[in-house]
Amino acid sequence: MPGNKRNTTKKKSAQRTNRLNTEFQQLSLSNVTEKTSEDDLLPHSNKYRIAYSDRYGRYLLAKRDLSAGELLIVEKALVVAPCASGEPVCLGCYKPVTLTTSQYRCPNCKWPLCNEQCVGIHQSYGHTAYECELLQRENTGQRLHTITPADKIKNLYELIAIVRILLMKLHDTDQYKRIQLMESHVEMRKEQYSDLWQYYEENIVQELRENWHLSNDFTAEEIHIVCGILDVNCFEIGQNSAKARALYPGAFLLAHDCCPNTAHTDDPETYEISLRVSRNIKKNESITLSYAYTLQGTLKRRDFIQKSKLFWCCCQRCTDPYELGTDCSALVCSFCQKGLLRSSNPLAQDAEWRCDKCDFIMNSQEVLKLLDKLNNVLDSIDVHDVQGLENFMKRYAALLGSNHYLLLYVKYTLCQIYGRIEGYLISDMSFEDLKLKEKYCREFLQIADILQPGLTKLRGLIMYELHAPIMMISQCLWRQHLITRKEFNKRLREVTELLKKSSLILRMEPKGSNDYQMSLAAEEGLKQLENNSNKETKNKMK
Ligand SMILES: C[S@@+](CC[C@H](N)C(=O)[O-])C[C@H]1O[C@@H](n2cnc3c(N)ncnc32)[C@H](O)[C@@H]1O
Repeated sequence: MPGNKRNTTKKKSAQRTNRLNTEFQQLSLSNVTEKTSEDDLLPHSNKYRIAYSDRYGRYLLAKRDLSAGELLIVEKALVVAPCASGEPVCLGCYKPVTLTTSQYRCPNCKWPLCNEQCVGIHQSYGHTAYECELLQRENTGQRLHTITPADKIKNLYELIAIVRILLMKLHDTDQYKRIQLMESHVEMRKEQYSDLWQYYEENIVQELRENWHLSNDFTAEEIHIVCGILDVNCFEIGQNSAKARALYPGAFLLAHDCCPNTAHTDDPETYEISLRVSRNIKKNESITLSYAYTLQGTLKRRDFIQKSKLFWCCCQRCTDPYELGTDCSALVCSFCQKGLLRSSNPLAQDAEWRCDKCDFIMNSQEVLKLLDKLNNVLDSIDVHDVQGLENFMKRYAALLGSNHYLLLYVKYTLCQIYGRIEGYLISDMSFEDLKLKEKYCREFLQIADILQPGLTKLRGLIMYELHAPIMMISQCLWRQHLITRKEFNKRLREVTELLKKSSLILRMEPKGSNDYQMSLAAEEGLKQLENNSNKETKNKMK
């Protein structure tokens, strides 16, 4: 694949950024002082310790070498609540609901719930009696069903997490105190982010203190702090169509990196988080996770991190215009149509983008405009619309580098639906379509190997997807005597390897999740392969 072949200049660039990054890490490590008692936040561990640097604040450092797959943290949530995106969900279990009259609603507060048997009713991680009483008192359930603009509905859902934490101040002070140990960046928000501050002041603080009559219980500052804590520390969680956000007592301490060394998953029933080492970590290396979607380009990723977590990421990937060799932000030069455009300085959001073959330059605003436009086009395509997704690939290949993150997203989506939806079931797929699924899976896996290396769910899922077309294609070629026995066996060995790795990775996902189910399917596939091979040996011996 052209985009993945790194020429010497790119290699030099990667080496340069590697060196810079090591120097940066040494610098920040030399600043380390112990500030917080570990016992306040996390139980004692022989795997990590809490360190402090001026740059990261508190963060976790490896106490010893850690191996991929090691479990680091398993803990219960301090609070679980609907996401700030405002999509209507059940207040008990976070599965999608509608705001139509046929939707089941809580008989008291009238907020939609999935049904009267929802497991989250009267649970600390769901719809509690205290919350129900407050929502009922303020008649918010009725309002939710009568207000029209989508942003007002969003505001009401956004308030739930904030209200749940504030109610802890009155009913669960220990839990409230633990949450108060988290960073809110409240001063920075007030002084340097006036738009953000104003948004919360009008939509949350005034709403709760004036319209919800909570001014005697909570000061404006207390509410702003809770808003900040949620923005900075919450995890987006949810399995099997549920979507929620949650705060965890220790996991929030991990520093961010756009190519992290841990992976995490949440239990669909208990919302417990499990954080594992995804690739080997050296003693004294910082333990990191990604606060942003890793399959996004640097310009957008850094912008997201800065707006939500209030810092500019300067990790190795952000520093490198080639994004660790993936080149997943590069655009095709619209002038010479031969070269690729990349940021001349990825750590400066407004740096120009330059072509590597001609003098063409694009300013970063134009790049952002183009990315937003294409993103909107992509958003308008249904994720099951094979034709629509394929057309997007064809249409925008002239603008986007072959590994561009928007194309990667399309490839990933296609890999998942080829073989699964009507008209594209694996047994009905044409040889060409099977080849295409194999190609996209391989291309995607090459990038995932760099951006989410090691034991990560993304790799596990795509390896599972990849095994099927290789198997089908090999059988077809073998039946038609187009490949030798040796070649067929080689391909079977690859299929076996893929299934083994995929099952190893996905077995770490919580039981009851779709991903765990896939690990079982991978194991089943392995058994079948073994049975077939045993049968063949027996036949040969006859
Ligand atoms: C979820 S908190 C992590 C814990 C936090 N350091 C503390 O002391 O509470 C996220 C905050 O940590 C800091 N941080 C985390 N990763 C960072 C990074 N890679 N570069 C700079 N600051 C980082 C930022 O202040 C960010 O808003």
